Amino acid sequence: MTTKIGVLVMSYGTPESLEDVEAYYTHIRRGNAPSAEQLKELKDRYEAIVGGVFPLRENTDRQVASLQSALSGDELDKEIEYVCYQGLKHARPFIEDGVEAMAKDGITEAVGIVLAPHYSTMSVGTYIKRAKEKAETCGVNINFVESYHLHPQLIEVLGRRVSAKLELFAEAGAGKDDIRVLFSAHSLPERILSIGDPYREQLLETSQAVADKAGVTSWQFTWQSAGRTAEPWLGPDVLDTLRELSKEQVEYVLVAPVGFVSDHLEVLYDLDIEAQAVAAELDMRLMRIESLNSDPAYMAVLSDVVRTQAAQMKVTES
Ligand SMILES: CC1=C(CCC(=O)O)c2cc3nc(cc4[nH]c(cc5[nH]c(cc1n2)c(C)c5CCC(=O)O)c(CCC(=O)O)c4C)C(CCC(=O)O)=C3C
Ligand SMILES: [Fe+2]
Repeated sequence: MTTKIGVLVMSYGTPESLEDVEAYYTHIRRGNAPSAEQLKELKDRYEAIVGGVFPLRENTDRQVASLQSALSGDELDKEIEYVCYQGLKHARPFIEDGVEAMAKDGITEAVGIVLAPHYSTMSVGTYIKRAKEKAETCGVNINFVESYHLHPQLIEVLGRRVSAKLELFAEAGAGKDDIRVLFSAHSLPERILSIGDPYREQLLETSQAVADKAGVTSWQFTWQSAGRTAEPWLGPDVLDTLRELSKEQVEYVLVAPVGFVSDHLEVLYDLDIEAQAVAAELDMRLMRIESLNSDPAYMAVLSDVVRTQAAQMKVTES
């Protein structure tokens, strides 16, 4: 007898095409269309990183397919059949579409997980809220993985990626003390701190653990990709951090964007184009660690936390 468990794999979502950027941006802005100027600015950034398929779409598709394989591969787990569904925050298939597809397939028990390791009420919290609300109306019992920011295999794979780039710097002649490692993540409005949100703390915990794993002593945490709104966002921003480090005569900088798991705008544009340009201006060498994308080590992290979550549910055999 096998029990079917749905796995709602949630991610931010990206436009399907350049024409789709306006609708996507409007969705992010909760239905308020961007100004012509804002739209052009975002389109220009996408144009700089897109060669055909939008990278995040390709990466999310691959991650969901790879997680499906990872969850199907285990002979020991034959009494549970996991079926993955994609649910995106700001693009099709939306979170609600994923839940509906599960229900249509007759699934009544599900686990939800976000392709972002750190919990914030403003990020993962809103994915969960939407999935839960839809699941209630569809008769699907769904439980969520809220965060996995200290999973040993996650720390291990990120540590390896940091070490790999540090070796490249060493080959280029950098001494260990000449290199600064910058851990980074998407900024959020400062007000999250006053409501006891765990986001910042979890990011610092990941950073410390990865630094320890890679034997890095000279590191700091910095934010990136802050929204362009009137309210204050968490800082310092990575571009300001680079300028500060330049004043300290730091020549080699390795950015580890541990808040992200895929190549997308914040990595391919905000770091690889924008931050690289600032580093060049300051005559600094900037590298970043490679994104996890569908690395089997990351898939092992996801399948482990999904299985653990499923085991905690009272599953009724079908
Ligand atoms: C915490 C967080 C994550 C990480 C966790 C997670 O992954 O969930 C994340 C990821 C992403 N953010 C992305 C894209 C965008 N985010 C924007 C705007 C915003 N992000 C916010 C938060 C986050 N965002 C917030 C509070 C806003 C302000 C508007 C609002 O209050 O909601 C805007 C508008 C323009 C701009 O401000 O730049 C864009 C285009 C993409 C896709 C990139 C691609 O398509 O390649 C990804 C993976
Ligand atoms: Fe965002």
